[in-house]
Amino acid sequence: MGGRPRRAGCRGKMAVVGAWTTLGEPVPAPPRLACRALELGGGKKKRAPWDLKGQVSDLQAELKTYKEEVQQLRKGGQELEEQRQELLARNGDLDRQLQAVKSELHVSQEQAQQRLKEVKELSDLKHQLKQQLTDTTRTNKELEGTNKDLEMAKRDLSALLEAREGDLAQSTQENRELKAQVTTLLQAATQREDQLHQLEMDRRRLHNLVLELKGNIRVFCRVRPLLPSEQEAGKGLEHLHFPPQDNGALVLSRPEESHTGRSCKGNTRYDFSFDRVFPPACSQADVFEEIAQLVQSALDGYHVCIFAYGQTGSGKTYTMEGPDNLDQETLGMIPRAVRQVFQGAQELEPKGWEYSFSASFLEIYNEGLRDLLVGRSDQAPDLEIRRVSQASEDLHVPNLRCVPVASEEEVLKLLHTAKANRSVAKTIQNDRSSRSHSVFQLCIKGYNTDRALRCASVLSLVDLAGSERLKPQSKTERLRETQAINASLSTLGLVILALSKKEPHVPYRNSKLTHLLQNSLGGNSKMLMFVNIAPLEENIGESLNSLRFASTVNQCHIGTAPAHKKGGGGLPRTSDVGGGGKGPGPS
Ligand SMILES: Nc1ncnc2c1ncn2[C@@H]1O[C@H](COP(=O)(O)OP(=O)(O)OP(=O)(O)O)[C@@H](O)[C@H]1O
Repeated sequence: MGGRPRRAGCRGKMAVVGAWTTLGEPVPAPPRLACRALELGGGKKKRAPWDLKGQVSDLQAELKTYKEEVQQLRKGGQELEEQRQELLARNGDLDRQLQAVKSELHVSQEQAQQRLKEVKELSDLKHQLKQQLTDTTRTNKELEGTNKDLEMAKRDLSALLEAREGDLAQSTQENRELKAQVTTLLQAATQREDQLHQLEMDRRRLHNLVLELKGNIRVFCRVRPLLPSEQEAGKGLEHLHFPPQDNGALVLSRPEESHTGRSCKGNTRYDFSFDRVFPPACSQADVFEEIAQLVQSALDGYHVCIFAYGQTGSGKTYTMEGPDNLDQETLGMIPRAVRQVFQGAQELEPKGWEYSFSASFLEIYNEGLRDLLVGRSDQAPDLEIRRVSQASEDLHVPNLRCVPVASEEEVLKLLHTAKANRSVAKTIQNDRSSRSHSVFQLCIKGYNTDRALRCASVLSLVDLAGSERLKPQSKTERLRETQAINASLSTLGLVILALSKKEPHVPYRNSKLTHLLQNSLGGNSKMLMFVNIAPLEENIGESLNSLRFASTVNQCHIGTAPAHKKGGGGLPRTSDVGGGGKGPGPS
């Protein structure tokens, strides 16, 4: 009863015990006794039902076997427990090992991560370096190319340098030769300059000599043409004759009436001779041609005075300034002279001369001086003529506007201003301009610093007041004006006469005009008088009057007078040339 299932259970347990652990280690073998007991029980003969004693003895034997078996099993269980404990301990070890391995693995993983990161970085770096290497290689290649080019260029340059060095050596040699030539040329140039300077000084001297031979005072007669209005009125020029063979002769013929005035006794002939006579057809250019030499003298350092003398309406202003509607053809003597002065100064520049100029323009009316370069002011006091200093004979007009000028245009502007100021006066005071002298003065200063020379002169261009005689019916104001004009004109004549006779006393101070021009008259100064003649027969009386005055002047000969000393001022270490100082030529 119940024996078989127990055996089966024993076999089942043994099967379990005989299995391998998960770790693969062998499990100890189960106890063998129990199985033997079973075999015994199975091998015995079945007892008769009555053999109770035998049956009990079998059962006891079987129990004993079972007990032994249990004993054995217990022992085996213990061993198994021990094994289990052992295995658990081993398992713990293994767990720990596993943990350790795991943590090692984790560390390794982290390290691996780190390594991977580093590998990545290194890979990037490698990539960059590779790129750099590529770039560098490319640059290198380029540089190599450039290097080759440079090498070639260097070779070329070396060749060029060699060639240049050769050239340089040759140039240096040539340079030395050229330097020697330059030195020779410079010496020659200096000699030439000296010669040129000498020639210039000779030219000045000879020019002056020529003018002196012509006479330091000369008279030109100019007869103006008939004005359109006069032509319309049928006026003629029959009483005027210009002998073709003599360009300095003028003949006037006047019908002489009998003392009763009823019959004509015939023509009276008046012969005049001047340095030049300009018939009506002569142009401004023709006239200027004759005075150009005088203007050159002014640049050479000689005072030059050019006067226009004649009755009102005879063409004085036209001759000196030109008509109101001025053009290149009709430019008068003043603008032409100014142009020549500036051109002449420029031409003298290469010869070492530098010039400076200043201009003034005044009018003398009723023996009073008025500046034509400033607007009219009735309150303005008349200008006075004064000595520059006690020690000097030189005169000047304090407060007179003396404008530094550097070009022809600047002077023309001044002439324009003067003209405008004169016309204002003309309107305020009926035709005052005809009854006043206008004096344009250009002060010329020349310096030749290389040769320590200087020259200074004044070019005076004077439009004199109308020279007509006093009419018996003249009113007080006109009477005063005419007296003042006549007095100054006759003083001019007397001064010229006194100078020609070399009289010790020259009455400069008898009129404002001669007083003002004192420095520019006499000595080496050059004087030219235009006697302007109106062509009408009705003017013959005034014309004769003017021509006689001019003839007297023309007969005067003013030679080289002892030079009047120039006053102080100027350049201290320079010498004067020209008429303002010790005569022509360098001192
Ligand atoms: N050579 C000439 N050719 C053409 N016209 C002339 C000439 N000379 C003078 N005239 C003219 O004659 C007129 C009078 O001349 P201008 O005014 O020059 O005389 P003036 O002697 O200066 O007179 P005033 O004493 O009144 O100033 C003007 O109309 C002028 O243009």
